[in-house]
Amino acid sequence: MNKKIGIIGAGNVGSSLAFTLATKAVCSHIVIKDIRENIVEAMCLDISQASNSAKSHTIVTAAKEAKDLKDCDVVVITAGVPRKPGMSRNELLLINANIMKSVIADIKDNCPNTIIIVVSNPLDAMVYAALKTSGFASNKVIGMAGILDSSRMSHFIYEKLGYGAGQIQSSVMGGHGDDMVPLTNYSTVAGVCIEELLNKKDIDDIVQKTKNGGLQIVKLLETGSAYYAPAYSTSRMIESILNNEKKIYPCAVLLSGEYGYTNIVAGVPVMLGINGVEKIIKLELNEEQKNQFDKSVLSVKELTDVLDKEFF
Ligand SMILES: NC(=O)C1=CN([C@@H]2O[C@H](COP(=O)(O)OP(=O)(O)OC[C@H]3O[C@@H](n4cnc5c(N)ncnc54)[C@H](O)[C@@H]3O)[C@@H](O)[C@H]2O)C=CC1
Ligand SMILES: O=C([O-])CC(=O)C(=O)O
Repeated sequence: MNKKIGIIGAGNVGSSLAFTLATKAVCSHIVIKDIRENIVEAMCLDISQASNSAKSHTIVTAAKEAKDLKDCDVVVITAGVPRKPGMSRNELLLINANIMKSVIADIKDNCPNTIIIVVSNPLDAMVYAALKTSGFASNKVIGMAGILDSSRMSHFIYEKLGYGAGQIQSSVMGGHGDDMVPLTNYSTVAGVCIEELLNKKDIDDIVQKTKNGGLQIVKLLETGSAYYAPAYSTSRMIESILNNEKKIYPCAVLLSGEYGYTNIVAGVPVMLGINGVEKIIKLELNEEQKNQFDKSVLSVKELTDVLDKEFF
């Protein structure tokens, strides 16, 4: 497909994403930008060679300067610091907001019509920072987290059941933090709700494991955070956008009245097509889920209030 993807930040997530997109031949050109120029050069060679091995037409090049981002259809921002054991994602707020500011300036100058996918943490606040500093329309700035959190939930459902791999559909809403809202009544195995297959204790355990999914990997890795599932989840968002698939995924977007909130970024199910976010889907939440969603939104708002006061 004759499309160009920019990836800013060639660390663990950025490189895994470039590898996935190139070997799946999702686009014709991937351009990668990072402040670590030698790393980017090595990565471009390595992934280009993998692309040839996969008989993919995707070419992968290093952005020597910001203008190499020109004509990108989608730019993914993974630039930023990951947390280490003992840290919460929120502690990355100001350091990553500063990185976001410089990256957005490059995007605005060189591909002002692109769609931005934000991956850097704390995710919802970084989407807000990208929106405010770019001035882009809200359909064009989208955060990746809900697909990842849902994939984690599916994995933990499989662990409990011991069957159904590949047939599990999970749904997680809210901010990408400790207060995220796994929706057990919207989670199914081959169409059967997990509430019919598992007892309450097992379901509560799945919910807790999902919320801690990122932390579990941070503790084991010791040097950074997860990257294969984050990269793969991002690739699915890109495919839906480039191919105009109109698939529905939970993504972090700016709300304008949906779910009762305005000027707040939170994870909700959205339809992704050639225009980015083409529709926000309204799910019926029960009282408890509404309360949990409100709490999660409040946690995001605490961070964006800091950005509003100290950053913009
Ligand atoms: N939304 C989500 O679900 C997830 C978010 N993350 C977040 O994504 C970010 C990246 O994670 P990793 O790739 O594991 O980190 P990493 O440390 O491996 O890579 C980050 C890269 O950003 C680069 N960078 C820093 N400042 C830059 C700038 N101004 N311009 C271009 N590149 C710059 C660094 O040189 C480094 O190569 C972190 O903030 C992490 O917390 C990670 C996993 C999941
Ligand atoms: O846990 C982290 O810091 C990285 C992340 O957001 C995730 O893997 O969910």
